[in-house]
Amino acid sequence: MPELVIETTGLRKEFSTRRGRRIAVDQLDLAVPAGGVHGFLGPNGSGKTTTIRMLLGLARATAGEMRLFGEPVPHRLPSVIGRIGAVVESPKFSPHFSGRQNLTLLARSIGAPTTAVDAAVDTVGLTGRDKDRFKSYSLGMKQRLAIAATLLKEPQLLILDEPTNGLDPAGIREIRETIRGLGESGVTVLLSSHILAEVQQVCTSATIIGRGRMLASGPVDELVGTSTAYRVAAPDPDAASRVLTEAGFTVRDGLLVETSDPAAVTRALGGAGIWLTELTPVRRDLESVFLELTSGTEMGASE
Ligand SMILES: Nc1ncnc2c1ncn2[C@@H]1O[C@H](COP(=O)(O)OP(=O)(O)OP(=O)(O)O)[C@@H](O)[C@H]1O
Repeated sequence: MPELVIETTGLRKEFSTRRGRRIAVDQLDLAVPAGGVHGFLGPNGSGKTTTIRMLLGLARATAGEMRLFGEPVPHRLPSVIGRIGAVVESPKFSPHFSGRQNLTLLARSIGAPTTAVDAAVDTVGLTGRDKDRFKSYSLGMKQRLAIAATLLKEPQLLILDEPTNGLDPAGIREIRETIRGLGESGVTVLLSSHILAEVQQVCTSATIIGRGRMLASGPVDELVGTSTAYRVAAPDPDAASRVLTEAGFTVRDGLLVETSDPAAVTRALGGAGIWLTELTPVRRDLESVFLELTSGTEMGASE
């Protein structure tokens, strides 16, 4: 398998609207490595769905190149589509049939063995509820059934567009566990979401976009970087804050000290006879990385 499962170069999509031209995707270079969960992150309207639709041949690119498993798409899409599962819109299931019956019908229609149904039900954690009617399912269970449906053909790449949309915290956690398990089993998952902090918990690598453009990409650990701030506790916080400020540190509210050198904090406080009771590294999350990258500008599509 090529190193990159998804690759786009200079990808662009313009829509003609009554108000003129809308650029939904702008010079996007996306590189998704094989294996693990890759977050495709950006606020509402930043171009995630449009990009996914172009990759899957559901929308035509205005310019740029796309490759899936090294094959140029849409030209060679038929040769790779069998290796791809995608949940882009809510699939249609029969409400009166059970989840299992729905999956069995689907399996038959694509020539997958019934053992694939057992495996898919198990992977998404629907065992025990698979014989209940679809209409009795919670939104989270319906979403997991949608993922199970894509697993029937044992895809090597799974594309999930905002799979936790509209779910409650318990539903979000269940989907997250399902996705994590899939990533660990060797499937490459492209997970689009606008909830950055939530996605951070499950992704190994990520691409952050805004206004259809790539803002940052790479392993999540590298994106969030090492700790650049430490939370300090001391018996007299005001005195500690004064000493640290005088020593040249930037001190934010709640005794949050911006530094990558915790020993220097200890030295400065100890030198002034202040003995700290806590020194905790504060890791940035993807959300703060995103806010830094965009400085709060509107990141929907540009017109
Ligand atoms: N068919 C269309 N015609 C005109 N504009 C469109 C069309 N589809 C999408 N857009 C616009 O393109 C931009 C990107 O939309 P897209 O749905 O790709 O963003 P997104 O990042 O997936 O957002 P969300 O998280 O809300 O789904 C938006 O401004 C949207 O209004």
